[in-house]
Amino acid sequence: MATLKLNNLEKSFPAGKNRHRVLKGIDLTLHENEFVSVVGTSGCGKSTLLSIAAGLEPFDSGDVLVDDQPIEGPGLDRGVVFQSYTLLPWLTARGNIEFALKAAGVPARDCPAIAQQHLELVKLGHAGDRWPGELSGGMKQRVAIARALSYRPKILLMDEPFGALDAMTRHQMQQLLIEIWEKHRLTVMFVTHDIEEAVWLSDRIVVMGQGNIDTTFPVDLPRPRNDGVNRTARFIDLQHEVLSCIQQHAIN
Ligand SMILES: Nc1ncnc2c1ncn2[C@@H]1O[C@H](COP(=O)(O)OP(=O)(O)OP(=O)(O)O)[C@@H](O)[C@H]1O
Repeated sequence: MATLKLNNLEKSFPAGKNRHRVLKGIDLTLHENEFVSVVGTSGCGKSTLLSIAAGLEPFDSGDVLVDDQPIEGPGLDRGVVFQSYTLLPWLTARGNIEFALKAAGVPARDCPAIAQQHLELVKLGHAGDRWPGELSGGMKQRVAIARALSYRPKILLMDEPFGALDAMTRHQMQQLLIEIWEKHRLTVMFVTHDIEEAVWLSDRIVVMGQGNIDTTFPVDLPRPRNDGVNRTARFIDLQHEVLSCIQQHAIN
């Protein structure tokens, strides 16, 4: 288990002769085994924040700390899953996972067994020899999750991972993610546009304004969250509270 701390994080991009300040002193701590969703209007800086936490994007000032140690680029302590399927098309499902494991320095002889174990974790133990082109969107995303988890990161960073999936597949993927999160005691940062998904999955929901954190909503719903929980008054109230907070920024 690990904590992820973002302290006074500043990020700007060049914009003509000036700079566009995209993150304005973000302070956010994800505690061990906490599931935190980040929501907000389009362009508010969610993906930039996640990419910085992943070590994929440089930042201007502030700190990004995993277990109080500053990060130096991408690391094996953090797994990343994006919306678009990032599988290498010339490798099978198993080959994609083995590729990541080898890149992480895992001895080649250990890779097939670890890959198979993680394919089974995402319920694709039977599909390891299939090529990405032969997999459905949900299956591709399950391989991407298996790959991100294969080198045993303590933190999982997910940027709209289910955004391209149909409603039924999306729901199945949410269930699977929660199962994995509970089993592996991961700390999760989850960027989404889907407020119901955020309430369903999270311990906390962080609503971003333009480059800042507006409000944090603790999700005080009991776990495990069964199918009926999304019809409870508290679930529906939370959805409305988060939505109206986001909408303030869409209007202003
Ligand atoms: N490489 C870049 N160069 C310049 N500007 C960028 C770059 N990446 C992002 N931006 C700008 O930074 C701002 C935040 O972008 P970001 O993708 O983080 O927002 P977001 O909240 O994830 O949006 P969405 O919900 O639409 O994915 C936007 O104004 C965007 O145009």
